[in-house]
Amino acid sequence: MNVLSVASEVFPLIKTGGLADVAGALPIALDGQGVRMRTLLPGYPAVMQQLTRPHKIASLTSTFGDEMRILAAQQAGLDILILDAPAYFDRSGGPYLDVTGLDYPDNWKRFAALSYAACEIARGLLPDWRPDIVHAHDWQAAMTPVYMRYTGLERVPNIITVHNLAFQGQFGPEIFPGLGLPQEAFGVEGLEFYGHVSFLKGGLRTAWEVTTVSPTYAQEITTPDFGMGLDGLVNARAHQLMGIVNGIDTTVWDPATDPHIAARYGAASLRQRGENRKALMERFDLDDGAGPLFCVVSRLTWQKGIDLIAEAADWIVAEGGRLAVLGAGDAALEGALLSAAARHPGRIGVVIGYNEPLSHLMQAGADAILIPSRFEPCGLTQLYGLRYGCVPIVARTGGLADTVIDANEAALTARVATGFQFAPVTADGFRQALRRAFTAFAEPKVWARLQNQGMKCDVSWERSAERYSKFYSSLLARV
Ligand SMILES: Nc1ncnc2c1ncn2[C@@H]1O[C@H](COP(=O)(O)OP(=O)(O)O[C@H]2O[C@H](CO)[C@@H](O)[C@H](O)[C@H]2O)[C@@H](O)[C@H]1O
Repeated sequence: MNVLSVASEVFPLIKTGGLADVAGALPIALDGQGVRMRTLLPGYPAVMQQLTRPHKIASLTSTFGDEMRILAAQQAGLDILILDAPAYFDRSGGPYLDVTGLDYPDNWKRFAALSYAACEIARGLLPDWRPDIVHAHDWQAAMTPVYMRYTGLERVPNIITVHNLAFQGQFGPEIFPGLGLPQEAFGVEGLEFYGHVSFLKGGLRTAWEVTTVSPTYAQEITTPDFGMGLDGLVNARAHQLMGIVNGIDTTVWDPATDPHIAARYGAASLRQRGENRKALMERFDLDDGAGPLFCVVSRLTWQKGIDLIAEAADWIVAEGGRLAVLGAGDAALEGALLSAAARHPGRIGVVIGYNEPLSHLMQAGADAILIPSRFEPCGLTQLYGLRYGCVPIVARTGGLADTVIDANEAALTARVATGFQFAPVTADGFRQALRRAFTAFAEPKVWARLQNQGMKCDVSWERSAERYSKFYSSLLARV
């Protein structure tokens, strides 16, 4: 079965967040399931520079009249299709933001062009390959099913996966004529959303099926609290909405072979973590001490509950804990964390920025990872934590609720606990979970059991890839 995956970022070529991890790992996991997945992504300069022997296999003109080429390459085990369109992607900033951190004003054009190219590939643009199914990810690829619906390709099965309903790709109605779609596409059955053009809404409305990245988030987004204004539409499609929890690439994230950490280890050699802990403390200028070392690896945003971490910082230090934070994002949250570090030299360290190798050392060296997200479609850092013996302390929401087993009395007795959950997501709730973690940490046997139990969890893609594969087959059976 041939599947075209369409994504705006794919690890290891380009990554700003969890979407890249998923788009990079799923094709490899599906390979053993009889699915040949090719991945279409934009030719950003960072991507173009990494390509070895790309070759042009097709060309097309965007709906805005710009020339584009499709290049093919084999990269990091992935079968990559690049949309080489310098007018949209050859720029010096990131995938979505310019060098000053602002959205590119023509993001709508850039990602409409990506989706349009995907649709044309589904129509047969490539000389010797045509997908049986098209799988689009997030708002940046969400126009793919819209183009397919309104250009006569509605019989080709397509899926949209929502990795985060908060990012919707909304633009003013004035952009509509440039999209090259019939007027009817700007209606309630298509892109129109409160008078604006919403790429994600269009995708949710027109895709054959909608999936998201955990069963709990699939249920949550049917409610106004989590639906981000789209809960009505999500509800209308609830019978077609499925939550499949993400896995992780267990070869990239393997403490036994990880090249980015100071000492490699496994469940039977947890003591080796000490070396990583030491290296991490040095990296963050922290003094050694008996209490737990907590870490945070995250976009620094309201979604991730980073304000709760800043609020808990003084208390964590007072209780004898340490905190190492790696992240970038909201300037006010960065400032709050930096001032907590300034108040507590040697106890709190903050690195502002994006650093993939350091994120591995944090999972390998910290005792616990803090993830107090207000909503979390799946979350990957708790899965890395489980695999690395870095105990996750998480809000009970979305995929966090689905993947961490809370260390309540019953779960501890049954020896199934893997971390700490809390709800509601408030400063008090968070502090109670931290308090329980401090207590457990003070009993090395209890803590080691939590680590071991976490390391035993199957966080690989295997089961979920099988679910996607079966899901694809069920779509083909309907053609
Ligand atoms: N400063 C930094 N330096 C290095 N690495 C950093 C970093 N900040 C973050 N990362 C890495 O980026 C990834 C973030 O993963 P998350 O699951 O938190 O996804 P995110 O919220 O971006 O995406 C959305 O999509 C994913 C995928 O479906 C969902 O899991 C998630 O819930 C949803 O919000 C992880 O690999 C993490 O290690």
